[in-house]
Amino acid sequence: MGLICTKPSAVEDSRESPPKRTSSISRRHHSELKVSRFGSSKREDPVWIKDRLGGGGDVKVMLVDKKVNGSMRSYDQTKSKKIDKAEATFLDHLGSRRIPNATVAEQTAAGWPRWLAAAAPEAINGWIPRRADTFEKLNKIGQGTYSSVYKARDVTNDKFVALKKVRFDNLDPESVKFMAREILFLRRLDHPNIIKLHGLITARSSSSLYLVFEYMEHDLTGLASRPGIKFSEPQVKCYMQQLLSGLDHCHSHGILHRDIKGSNLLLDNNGILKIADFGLASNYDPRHNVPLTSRVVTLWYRPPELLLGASKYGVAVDLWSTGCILGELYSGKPILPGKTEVEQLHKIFKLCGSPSEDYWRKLHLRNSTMIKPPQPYRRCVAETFKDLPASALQLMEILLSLYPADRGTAAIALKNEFFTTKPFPCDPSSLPKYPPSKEIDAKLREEEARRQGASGGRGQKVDLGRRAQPVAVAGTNANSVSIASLQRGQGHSNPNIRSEIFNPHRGETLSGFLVDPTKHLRSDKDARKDFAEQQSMRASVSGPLIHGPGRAKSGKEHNDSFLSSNRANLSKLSGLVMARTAMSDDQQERPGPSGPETIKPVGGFPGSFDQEESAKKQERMHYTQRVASSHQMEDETASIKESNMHGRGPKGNKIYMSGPLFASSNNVDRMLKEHDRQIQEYARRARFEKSRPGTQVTENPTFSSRHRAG
Ligand SMILES: Nc1ncnc2c1ncn2[C@@H]1O[C@H](COP(=O)(O)OP(=O)(O)OP(=O)(O)O)[C@@H](O)[C@H]1O
Repeated sequence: MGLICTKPSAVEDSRESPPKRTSSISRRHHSELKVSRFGSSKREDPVWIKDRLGGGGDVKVMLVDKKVNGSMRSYDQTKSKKIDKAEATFLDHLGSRRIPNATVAEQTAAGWPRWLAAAAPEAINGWIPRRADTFEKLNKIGQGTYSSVYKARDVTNDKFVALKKVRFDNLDPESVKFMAREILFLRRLDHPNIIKLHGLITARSSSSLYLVFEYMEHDLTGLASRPGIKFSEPQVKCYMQQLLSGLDHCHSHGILHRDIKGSNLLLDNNGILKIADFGLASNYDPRHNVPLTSRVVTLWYRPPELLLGASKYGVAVDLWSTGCILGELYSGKPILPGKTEVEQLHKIFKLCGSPSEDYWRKLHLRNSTMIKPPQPYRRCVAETFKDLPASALQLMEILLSLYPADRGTAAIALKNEFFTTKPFPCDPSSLPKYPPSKEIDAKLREEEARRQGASGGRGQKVDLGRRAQPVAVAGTNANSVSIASLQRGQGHSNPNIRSEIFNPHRGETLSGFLVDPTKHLRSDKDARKDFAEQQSMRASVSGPLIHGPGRAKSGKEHNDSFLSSNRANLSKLSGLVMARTAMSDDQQERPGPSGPETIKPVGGFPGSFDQEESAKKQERMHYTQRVASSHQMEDETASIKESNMHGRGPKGNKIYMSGPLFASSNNVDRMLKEHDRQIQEYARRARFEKSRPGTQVTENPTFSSRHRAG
């Protein structure tokens, strides 16, 4: 399933850069591309032209329709209005539209695979695919639920990029369309605090797709989990300001992110934060409050209204997650790490107080009365975070409001005194430079520590899902671990990394890309050396870390080993990512009888927080049923099937991702089968893990992807 490059080299440099100017085409120099005749035998068929702007480096690709008196139809990204409209149309009518054959022909002529042109032409409108052999694929830097992310070098300009290989089923147009939403959202957004999509790698005969992004050295999860790193107050403000600016841009463009969490907040070495991963994003129009799925946002960052099944929501969901990030940046650990949806709600109500009667009514949460906490909780955000600076606490109180409307907007939050009082947010460029750190590094550290525990200190168990403890990882750097293992050519804890680099015959992942393993090693090592040198040079520049106050721990929290034993863990590490689903749009399109209003709670579900423990047990018992019913709900809305994820949380405790609190009725047989398949898959993985010397069964078995795509 490698990437086969079929386009002539003339296309290579006519990539994605939109021209800065929009002067008349006739004044510019343009040349016809050889690619123009692909898939077309007729002279009058449209042809692609490459338009060089004023002899400069900027290149624009257009389609010339010779049939219409030689007029030009521009596929220029800068004409955003036109494209926005097309994108909006696309998103509004997913699946309900026939793509004109001419469009498919044009796009396949430009080098796109037919499955993509036929299912999601707007996503690739005006772009030409990049060729795989113009990239040198380096190491794996991220593993998402729906993707693998690699560092690579763009050989055309000698820059590092991140290649995100997205998982979907190219034979299923719905799956392709759903995947393409991420591309459309990314193309619509243009802001310094939002990750930039530079292009796409695929080819006409390819069945896979890579998204080409600017390369970011860190994600917030990876960075915060590095032993010894603590953020200063101006630094926290700097990150928060950037996060809110990026969010404000999304929201003002009618896009909800719906998966704000540390591992989706990327940082470069200049301290710039960019919001990434728009795979769960959705269109949002405050004037037409169409129903959306509540099954979004990673559990720990999910607002109460979503946990309670709200289907009409807006920007406030992202603001709640932002409030969680704020607390986490100060306290160095997730502030609401629930293991189940019930526990998550319980934690929220314990911290933010139980909602008034008014709450359920206002949010139209009719069914939720069954899970109202029996005794009222008092809001205790201020007490819990009493060590936080007053302005931080005040912003947190707002962002963690139970009433979505009280959270305000990102624009309002940016004017909060948190940002306007001293110490002010620092300039990103003044932030310390850190060695590359990713969430995946943290996972590697955990694995390495676990291995060391297994081989050396017997009984020194390192729990899965924990961020590495300094004692457990002394002297261990995930990157150095990788390199050492690679140099030995053996025993790397992450089989993907090893095989990506050393197994050029593994066509699936490497085919089409330039490969030079020795170079990879050298360049990684050199990068580290460079970094060390930079660090010693920068020592006086980076300044001391002024540590923000730690979070005060109540006695209760001390008893809560889950909370007290962990360092920063901003992550989806426990498989807590809500499944991606096209349901939002399905619901938007079809709010009919199977919509959220009619979704019924599954029988036997807990009705009281007092029964939390038994609730968990019951939830386990009802797991199969709920998997079934949640799947059914999506089936009913003709959506992409979700992955059901089991995982292990901190301390190795199993996480039950069992679908929403409210689910619809069953289609049990089929779903039981799927469940069986998942169990078998888990057992298979467990056997595999066990068979590897010195390993425990640790990884989260993430069973399926969108549409079980390969
Ligand atoms: N542009 C980038 N530069 C560097 N690293 C990146 C980049 N994009 C993604 N990554 C890394 O890859 C990880 C996974 O990427 P991403 O979140 O986009 O994938 P996903 O499959 O959508 O994940 P999720 O399971 O959160 O939905 C990120 O947490 C990050 O560490």
